Amino acid sequence: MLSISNKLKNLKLPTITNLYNISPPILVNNKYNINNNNSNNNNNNNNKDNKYIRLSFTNLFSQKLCIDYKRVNYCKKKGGNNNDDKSDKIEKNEKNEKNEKNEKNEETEKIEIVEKEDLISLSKELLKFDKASNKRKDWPLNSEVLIYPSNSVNFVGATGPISIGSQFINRLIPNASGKTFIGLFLLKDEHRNTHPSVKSLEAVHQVGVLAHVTQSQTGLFHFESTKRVRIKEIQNGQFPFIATIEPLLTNEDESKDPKIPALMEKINQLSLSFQKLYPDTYTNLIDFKSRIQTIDNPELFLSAIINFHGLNYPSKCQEILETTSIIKRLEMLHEMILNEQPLLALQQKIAKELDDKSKAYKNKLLLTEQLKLLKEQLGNEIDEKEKIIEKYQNKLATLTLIPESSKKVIQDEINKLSAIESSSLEFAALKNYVEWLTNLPWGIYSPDYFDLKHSKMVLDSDHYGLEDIKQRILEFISVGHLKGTVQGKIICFIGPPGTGKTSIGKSIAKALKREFYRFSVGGLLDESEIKGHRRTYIGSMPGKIIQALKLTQTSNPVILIDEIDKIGKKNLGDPSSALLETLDPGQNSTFTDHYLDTPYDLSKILFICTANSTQDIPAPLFDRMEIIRLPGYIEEEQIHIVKEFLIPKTYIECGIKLDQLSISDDAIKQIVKFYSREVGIRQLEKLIEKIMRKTALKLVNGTAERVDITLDNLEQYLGIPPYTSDRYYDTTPIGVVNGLAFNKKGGATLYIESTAEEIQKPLSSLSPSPSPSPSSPLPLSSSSSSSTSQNSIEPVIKITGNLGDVMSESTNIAYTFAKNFLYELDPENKFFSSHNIHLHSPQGNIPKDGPSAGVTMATSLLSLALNEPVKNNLGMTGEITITGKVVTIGGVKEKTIAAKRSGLTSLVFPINNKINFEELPDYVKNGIDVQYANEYKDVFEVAFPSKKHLLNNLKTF
Ligand SMILES: Nc1ncnc2c1ncn2[C@@H]1O[C@H](COP(=O)(O)OP(=O)(O)OP(=O)(O)O)[C@@H](O)[C@H]1O
Repeated sequence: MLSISNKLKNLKLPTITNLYNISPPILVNNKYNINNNNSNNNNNNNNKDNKYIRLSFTNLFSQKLCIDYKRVNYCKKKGGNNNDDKSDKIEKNEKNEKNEKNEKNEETEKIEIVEKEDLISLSKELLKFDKASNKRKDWPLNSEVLIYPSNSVNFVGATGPISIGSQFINRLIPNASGKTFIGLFLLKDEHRNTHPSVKSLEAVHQVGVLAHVTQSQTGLFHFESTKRVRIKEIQNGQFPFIATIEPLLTNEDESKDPKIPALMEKINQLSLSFQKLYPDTYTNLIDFKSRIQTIDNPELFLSAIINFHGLNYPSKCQEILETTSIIKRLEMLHEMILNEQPLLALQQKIAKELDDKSKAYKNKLLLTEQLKLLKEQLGNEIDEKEKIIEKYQNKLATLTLIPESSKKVIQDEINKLSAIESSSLEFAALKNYVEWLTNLPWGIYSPDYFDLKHSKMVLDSDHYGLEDIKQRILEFISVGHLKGTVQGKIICFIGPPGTGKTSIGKSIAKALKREFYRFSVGGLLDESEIKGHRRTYIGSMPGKIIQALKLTQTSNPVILIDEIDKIGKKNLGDPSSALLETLDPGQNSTFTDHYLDTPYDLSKILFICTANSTQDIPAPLFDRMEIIRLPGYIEEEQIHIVKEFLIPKTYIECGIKLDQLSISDDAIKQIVKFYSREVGIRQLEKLIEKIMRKTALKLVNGTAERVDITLDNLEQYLGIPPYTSDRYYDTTPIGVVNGLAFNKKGGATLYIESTAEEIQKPLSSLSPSPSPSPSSPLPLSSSSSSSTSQNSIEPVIKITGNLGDVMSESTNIAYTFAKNFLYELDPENKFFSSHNIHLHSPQGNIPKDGPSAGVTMATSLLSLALNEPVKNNLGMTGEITITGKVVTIGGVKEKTIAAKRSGLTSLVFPINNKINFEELPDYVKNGIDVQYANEYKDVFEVAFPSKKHLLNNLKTF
């Protein structure tokens, strides 16, 4: 920035008018002094010679400037001196200045002496100070002011800060009393709020206010509007404009008009009422009662009211400013205030709404803060909740193979978690639900593995025998290999308990290298066990299938469902149809567990079911299954299994070393033969475990270092054998025949025993002819009905042994058939007419039923009638019709195994069961002499070889 001295060096002062436009400027303000060296010759224009006119100014920055007429010296004096009008003082100052310059050459600097002809004209201009207006303290020098374009209207009395740029400051001239003025004029609409420098005075309204400008100690400028003025004439051609102004006339006649105070009062009341009505708007600032109500000058009042209401309508305010009549102006103001009301109301409404919103926002902030505090105090609890949510979010992010719909379900549930109080029951339930959802193996599958060698090795190492079963399984795996999937198949193993159904299922999973899960549906009454409980129930959880998936962490495990034949019938929902829905390949790709409530694809699961018999498997399920039967084991097989599988397995399970225990072959045989009568292995397993436990005790308590189990000491470990033999008789007596039965526990031999009691008074009526015929029905007696007395005319048959309805009917049929058959075989034989008969099947505690004992019962009765025992070691099975036809039966394999176990060597099967027998593995068939019967006479021929010749007497049979 140029120093003052440098500025002054460049100074050109052609006229005082131009003085204002010179740049860089001389700052002139505050005080001026006209000094004439000759005090008697004041301001004489013509006196050019020795007359000095010295102007001395202190500008707004308190810098003192001196201008000497004719010889002009520009001086800068630091610390600015307040000059007064007295010339001697000025001279003194001048002297001081000179002295100081001479002495210090610094403090008072007489910068330069400029002599210019033009400066004469300056003195001329200065003479204009004599003008009347220039003598007015409240009026600018020569009525010239800088025009300050303003964006708002200022009224008389308005005060406030004003921003004055350097281009204005440079041109501000103080008047005779040292006051500096500026003219505030409203910019016309099109120029408002544009750049402050305007190109012509046309940009502003012609009426404005004269404002007195002062500078505060802090350097800020303030204005105070003093008069309404009108622009008269422009004095320069560029911004900032200087113009001469004239005061705006007021209507002097009005000054005493009572309307003025009345109007003022009216406006006061209105303002007060507004202040009350809209307290939010008039929060202010201005103390109305003491500051405004007391103003009696209407001009000042007008300005104060406008300020009070904050009325900022430039055009309307300009109109008021330009209006001559004060009454009119007050009226216009009143109207303007009235027009404010709707606006204020709206404003108030908006303010209230904003306030409400801000309150709500503040409340939210407050609550958030409170929550933060709570979090700090409760610490763990809330952190825990966030941790839980984060855990589930992370878990969900890892489920990349989950279907989108399920993912959305989980995401929604996680979102819900954050909105629920963590201590609530609802939170716990929802958390449990999300836990389930996020812990399922969505889209995770064990890779398919269909290696036949591996499968065979697994099956062989886990199971003895069962060759046909293993073969079926290998075929099944081969199909999987070709198809690439075992999807859509449900295997069902049917067989007596302990025959290895479950363990074969496990081996299949091992062979396919898949996870394995087993559960039983025996006695299951509630479908929710399979399909899950609905989430509305407390403690609800998914069904077994979903539990299996969570546990195995794959979506294609092998799931073994045990005892499907024992599944409960319709109770709570229908468990069997829920099972069907689960297993059915046509439906299970969109299986929806009640608890999960979102579909899960079960189609890749390999389901294996087990049952003891096909009889009770729900038909729709049965239709969809591939049935594989495990009939049970013969003694030899059981011995092998005990030796090669059970003993080594239980050694390990009980922690006994091989050299600490031995079980002799004879002992094993004894165990199989006389300690268990099952066709499975379970009972044998328990017996072996019992031996191991006892051995372990001996080894641990030190009573033995090694145990050898032989026939001699077996009883010490297992007690007395519960069964001596399956057979009650080494040689079957008369009336006793070995039948073959088949139930859920497998096959069994079943004795049919008959005894006779002669009737004391034989009835002649029983003779074959002429009356009655042997086919006439005879009274039948069961154990429950009282037996007919010995004196009864008609013979009776009594049956015992817990026989069911079908078997009782069979007895009746067999009895009728036997009488008729005997009548043709040996008409002389009156046995049936002279004897009451008792037919019994031992093991009365076991209920027995079915038609397949028909031939056995008939044979038993005929043995009695012929007084001939049946062939030794003979067993038979077959339903008999009343005319002697032998009808197909079931369970050939089981019956054969049971027969072998009982040491039977000759068997009779219905002819139609020939194929079943022939299909049996050789180790089962070996040692069995089988005969097939189409009619009863075929059975008779085998059972009574010594009576074979009687068959020639038959006419109808
Ligand atoms: N052929 C076999 N070879 C070796 N061990 C066998 C054989 N068959 C069965 N077992 C064994 O017999 C025991 C009982 O078998 P498992 O539990 O599989 O019978 P199950 O038919 O499923 O019986 P349930 O009908 O009562 O469920 C198991 O320890 C099993 O390993």
